[in-house]
Amino acid sequence: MKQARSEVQTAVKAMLAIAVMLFLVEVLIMYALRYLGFEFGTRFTLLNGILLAVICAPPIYWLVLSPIRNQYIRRLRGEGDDEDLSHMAITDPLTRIMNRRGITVGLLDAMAHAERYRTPLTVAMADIDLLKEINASYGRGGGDRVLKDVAGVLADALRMPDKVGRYGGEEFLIVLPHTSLVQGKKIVERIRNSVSKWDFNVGSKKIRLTISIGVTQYKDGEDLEQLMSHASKALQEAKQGGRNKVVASKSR
Ligand SMILES: Nc1nc2c(ncn2[C@@H]2O[C@H](COP(=O)(O)OP(=O)(O)OP(=O)(O)O)[C@@H](O)[C@H]2O)c(=O)[nH]1
Repeated sequence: MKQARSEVQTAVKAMLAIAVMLFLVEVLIMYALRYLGFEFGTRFTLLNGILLAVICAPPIYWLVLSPIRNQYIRRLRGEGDDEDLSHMAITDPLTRIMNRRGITVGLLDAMAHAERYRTPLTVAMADIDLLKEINASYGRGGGDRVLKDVAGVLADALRMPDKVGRYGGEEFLIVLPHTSLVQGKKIVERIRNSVSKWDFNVGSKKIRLTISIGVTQYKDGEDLEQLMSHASKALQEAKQGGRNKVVASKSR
């Protein structure tokens, strides 16, 4: 209660200060205009000025000052910093999706869940085809733009609780909980197909590109390294098979 009252007092004081400042600015403008030869009644103008200052002060306070003040208070209290930092620690700065650390934690969670509740889990490794050539043709900036947009297409194509993260330079890891290999293959095939039909902007040009995907299903008792190695092998097969392909790891 006491805190709410002091908040109201602060707001009223700030609004009064804004109103006074606005009024002073208006008076200055009025004298400047008069100096330039414009003529108007002083009393009428002063009344208008007060009215305008009183009307404008509350929105200026609520829209501009109050958010800045709240943010300042949050920073002072150290609130939000931890959240921001932990978010930054698991986010890839280029693509804004999870980085390797973030998606690995997500995958470990999904593995634990699958093992505990005996639900299927499918994992896919997607890799942009011939990114080196895109870099060579359009510069590293062009390659970066493509990476960012591919990440966007992948993220848009997935639904909760699926996850995607940038696992390496041009590699993306896709985690599909509650999904069998047969279902997972269909999902990643749909993703591969939509990437291949997407027009990617590079500078003023639009280009087409493809991705290759290796997909595998988690088996109880498997560790992260084993699971990732199956996904990587399947991806290598997709590359060797001519790229723009989905290859599922052989039944194990
Ligand atoms: N622009 C950009 N390029 C990257 C980034 N990370 C990795 N690369 C590039 O990705 C390319 C990967 O080259 P390769 O492994 O030969 O693969 P590729 O050219 O995509 O060919 P395949 O994977 O065999 O289809 C290299 O040229 C890297 O420099 C990045 O963050 N930005």
